[in-house]
Amino acid sequence: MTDSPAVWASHLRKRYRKRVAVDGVSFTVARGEVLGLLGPNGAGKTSVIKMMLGLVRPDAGEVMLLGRPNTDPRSRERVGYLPELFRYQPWLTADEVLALHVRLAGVTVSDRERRDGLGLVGLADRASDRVGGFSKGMQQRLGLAVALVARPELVVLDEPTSALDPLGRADVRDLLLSLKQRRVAVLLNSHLIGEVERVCDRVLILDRGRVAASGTLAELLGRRSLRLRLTSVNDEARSVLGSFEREDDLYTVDMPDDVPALVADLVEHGVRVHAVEPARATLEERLLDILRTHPEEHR
Ligand SMILES: Nc1ncnc2c1ncn2[C@@H]1O[C@H](COP(=O)(O)OP(=O)(O)OP(=O)(O)O)[C@@H](O)[C@H]1O
Repeated sequence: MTDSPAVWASHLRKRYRKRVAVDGVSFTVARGEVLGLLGPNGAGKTSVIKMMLGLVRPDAGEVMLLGRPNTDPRSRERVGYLPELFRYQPWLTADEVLALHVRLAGVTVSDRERRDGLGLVGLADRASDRVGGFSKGMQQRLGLAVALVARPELVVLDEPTSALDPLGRADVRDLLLSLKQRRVAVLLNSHLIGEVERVCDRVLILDRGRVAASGTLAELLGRRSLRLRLTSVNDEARSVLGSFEREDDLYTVDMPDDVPALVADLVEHGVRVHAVEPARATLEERLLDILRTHPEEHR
């Protein structure tokens, strides 16, 4: 069963009254893979997550979690979940909240592991404080500890950093990378595109309930290119550059195998090289492009 993908979701569909929220969404998350879920408000991301976890019944479609149908309660034993909207019992301490979730998960987790779990999210010194007095960001950190405490093989995080400060966000990025190293699969729903770009292996973009695009970052962002600021460019130098796009003294070429060799060649031909930098569309540019310009083409 450890060979089966962490998530296999096929043709999920959900309608709320007349509104189709999710319309034929299929995807997989491999073991040890971080999949980013992106899309505008109301695209259906949370609905997909809830159907996946059996919290909302789909009108159509199937989901396998860690090799078992998600209708089998055992499929969820090794799944950690941080919901988008969460509220813990304000009268419990952080450690009591963790202990409660360990009990609900039916696993054995030592006191030491629970303490380490709180340490991992920066709450080591707040273990015996009541959650009612926690800030939003601290509650979100606790939510992450809850999602991770039962040693899950799949972690589903719905907007895990919306309330976190920049340092907290960086911590979560490190946390995600360490999960990946331990072959834990992660599904990350986040509006923070930079965050998705930094940690995700693959991205699934939803728009109006459908998959607008999906793939690895390399597939979505295309080839890398090189931007050079050049003056005194003669015909010979132009043939050294090969095919290029030009805007004033800014030349863009496909990324060559050997950048120093290209620069040396240009200099040899009398070109003055003022700046050289790699360039590639950011995920944000690509996302906006997909959602704005060609909404139908990618379906
Ligand atoms: N319980 C519900 N009852 C009625 N409509 C719902 C319900 N849950 C979601 N919807 C509708 O389904 C659509 C998708 O909502 P969903 O919450 O899945 O989007 P989302 O991509 O997660 O959005 P956001 O980025 O704003 O969190 C929306 O039009 C929403 O109004």
